[in-house]
Amino acid sequence: MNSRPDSAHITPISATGLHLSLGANMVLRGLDLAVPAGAVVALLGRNGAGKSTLIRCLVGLSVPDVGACNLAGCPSMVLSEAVRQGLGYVSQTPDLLDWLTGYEHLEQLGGLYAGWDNSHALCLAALLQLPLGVKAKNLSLGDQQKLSLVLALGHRPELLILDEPAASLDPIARRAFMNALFDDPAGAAPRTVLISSHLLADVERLASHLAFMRDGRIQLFGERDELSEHLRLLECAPAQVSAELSAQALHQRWTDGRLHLLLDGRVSAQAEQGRPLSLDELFLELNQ
Ligand SMILES: Nc1ncnc2c1ncn2[C@@H]1O[C@H](COP(=O)(O)OP(=O)(O)OP(=O)(O)O)[C@@H](O)[C@H]1O
Repeated sequence: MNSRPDSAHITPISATGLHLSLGANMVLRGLDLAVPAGAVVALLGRNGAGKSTLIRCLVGLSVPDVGACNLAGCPSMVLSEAVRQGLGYVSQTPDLLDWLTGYEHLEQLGGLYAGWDNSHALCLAALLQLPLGVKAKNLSLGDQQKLSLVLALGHRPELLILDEPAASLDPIARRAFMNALFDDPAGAAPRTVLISSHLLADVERLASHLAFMRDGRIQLFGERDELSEHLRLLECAPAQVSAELSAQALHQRWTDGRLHLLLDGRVSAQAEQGRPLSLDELFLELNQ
């Protein structure tokens, strides 16, 4: 059975009705997400919104209390070997073997993938200026993150799930990483990507879709260009706000005696009286 994520009719990444409590925290609260094939989705949200928890559920490292998640149509808790072979995953904290050098990581972990392309991995490492001869425990945090990225990309995965992969990279390494991710000279860049990040400028360059997460749910999901075209911020004095307008808002908040309404021009005619928002402003509006 071909359960690789390139099967055209299968949603590569999906979560339905996910609930998960960790200790006393209800971290996921009925989360739904469907990532279309070929999308590069930026998963955005404040600290503690539940992004890593969602990602851990998607790759099968955490079990939701309720709900289902699938990669390439395969339940995350029992990923088939075919799906594993087509998946690249980088966790928030580099997960390396302290006593092995970079070269030894490529040899031992790369060997787990039938499609491992060692010369591709070496090219990526060179691009990122990663010192492969050094033991993982002696690498800086940024270099550990680079090694994790090389390990996640060396088999040219069709599905890539990255949890804040560039948080510890310097600006030059971040740029190199973005190039490595999307300008594969062999034309085999990953087809579908989910990447959690707080680096909004990077996200603006790379994402085709945005998924805003808050309080354990996806608050807003859509194509980046469409969101930018249709979303408007309308600032009103209290007397100007009707119940109907308020009901049309995707999000609203009071600030300095004025109501900020986030409107979608496809739903609300009054959106045209508002103004477009930058990604930073949209993040701020949705999270305050
Ligand atoms: N093992 C645990 N036990 C109890 N609570 C936990 C546990 N792991 C995570 N949490 C809580 O779950 C919530 C979501 O954490 P998560 O790491 O998923 O958020 P995040 O959106 O990835 O945050 P960040 O942007 O800071 O990485 C937080 O409130 C966190 O304290």
